[in-house]
Amino acid sequence: MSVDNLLDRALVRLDEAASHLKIDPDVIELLKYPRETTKARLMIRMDDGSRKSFLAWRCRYDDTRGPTKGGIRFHPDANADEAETLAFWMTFKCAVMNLPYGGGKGAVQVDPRKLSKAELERLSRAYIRAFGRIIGPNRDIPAPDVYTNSMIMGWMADEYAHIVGEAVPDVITGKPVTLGGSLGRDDATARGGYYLIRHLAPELGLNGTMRVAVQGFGNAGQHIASLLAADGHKIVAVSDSGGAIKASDGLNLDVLREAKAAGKSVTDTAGDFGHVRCEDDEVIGAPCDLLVPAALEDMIHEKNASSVNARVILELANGPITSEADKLLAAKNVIVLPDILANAGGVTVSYFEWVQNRQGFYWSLVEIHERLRAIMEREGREIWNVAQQNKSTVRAAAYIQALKRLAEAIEAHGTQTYFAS
Ligand SMILES: NC(=O)c1ccc[n+]([C@@H]2O[C@H](COP(=O)([O-])OP(=O)(O)OC[C@H]3O[C@@H](n4cnc5c(N)ncnc54)[C@H](O)[C@@H]3O)[C@@H](O)[C@H]2O)c1
Repeated sequence: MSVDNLLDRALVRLDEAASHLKIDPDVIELLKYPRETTKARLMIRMDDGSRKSFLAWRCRYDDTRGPTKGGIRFHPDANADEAETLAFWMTFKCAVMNLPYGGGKGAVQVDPRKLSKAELERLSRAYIRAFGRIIGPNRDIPAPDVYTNSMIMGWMADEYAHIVGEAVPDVITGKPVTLGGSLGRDDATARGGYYLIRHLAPELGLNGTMRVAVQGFGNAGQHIASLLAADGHKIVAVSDSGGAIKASDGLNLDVLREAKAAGKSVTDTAGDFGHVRCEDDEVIGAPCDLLVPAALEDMIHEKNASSVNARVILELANGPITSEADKLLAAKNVIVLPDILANAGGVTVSYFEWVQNRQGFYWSLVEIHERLRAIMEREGREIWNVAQQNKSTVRAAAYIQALKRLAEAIEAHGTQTYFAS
């Protein structure tokens, strides 16, 4: 087994969870491999008249609990292994939240910042032409992920409608509100994590004003910083792909948001409001109560994990901590609220969007927030209790809880234990 393979490393968590449960070997055999991964080459015409092709994938990992669900990532380093791993995590995330979905994921190997708006639209529509037969409102439902947004989802839903000859808003979530998107989707991922932290604060020992460091200042990172700052907590360090910035008395979020809206890096604010440029890893090692990784995978690893100074880590990014780093953090008694729970607010509000599209009746923002809060608190509390009962990390507890639900669904179809008896 190659250790360089992201999916193999993710599967270690499955084996760990299985060791706490008595489940049929069929369950593990089914969950070890994605159901299907389709690869395509998207051909589009560039603005200068030339043709260019981009590699793209859609993975449906497991659909035992319902249609597969997962975002589409546009990134220059995207690859099949990453898409399959993200789809595996989605399978467990949907089970953690008890949503009636399996897990899927899509990706295009592209740097979208190098495309014009018209080229980006052509690429998004080409993705749906290539994968239109795989996705569907009862089969596989995409959503946004890194470097994709609501406008791209709107183009994709429109292309799908052209292919099937009718509007099918529930084929894709994260659409603009005016095209059937849900209120509250924009900050749903961060808001879910925020409700979780607020609910478990006494157990986590997070009392009073917190000092918070945020790695990645995109959708998830900016929203969590805003939600926590609104409650009086101090954001002391943030980073993006351009570098990192810190201020021990708290960063000025308005200035940071303005810089990002103008297409700049957070580092462009250095020199203003006490903002000081620092090394990327200083965000990981910032003296703080709460560290929020909200960028990409494997950002906290063997080499920087021991520098973590936070009491709690809220994983808004998918897979930001390697399993080696997990062990080092556990030894330091750092509590990690794992991605498949901490960032599940996004898929939960995506689920609300799908439900609203199907029923043709839309909820208010207050209703969305209330439903999200209730689910995050219920599932968060349950996983916290599983961790206490098993004397395990919260991550192990989340995997145990999800695997239990997946196993029940797989066993309901009959397994070796049933057929051989
Ligand atoms: N947006 C959602 O609804 C959602 C839901 C679940 C999980 N996530 C996960 O959250 C993470 C971030 O997603 P997003 O939607 O906020 O993406 P985004 O594209 O809006 O933001 C990503 C941010 O990470 C920064 N970044 C990239 N490389 C970096 C590096 N080396 N160091 C520091 N910062 C770096 C980018 O500059 C950007 O600010 C991803 O792991 C994604 O899978 C997002």
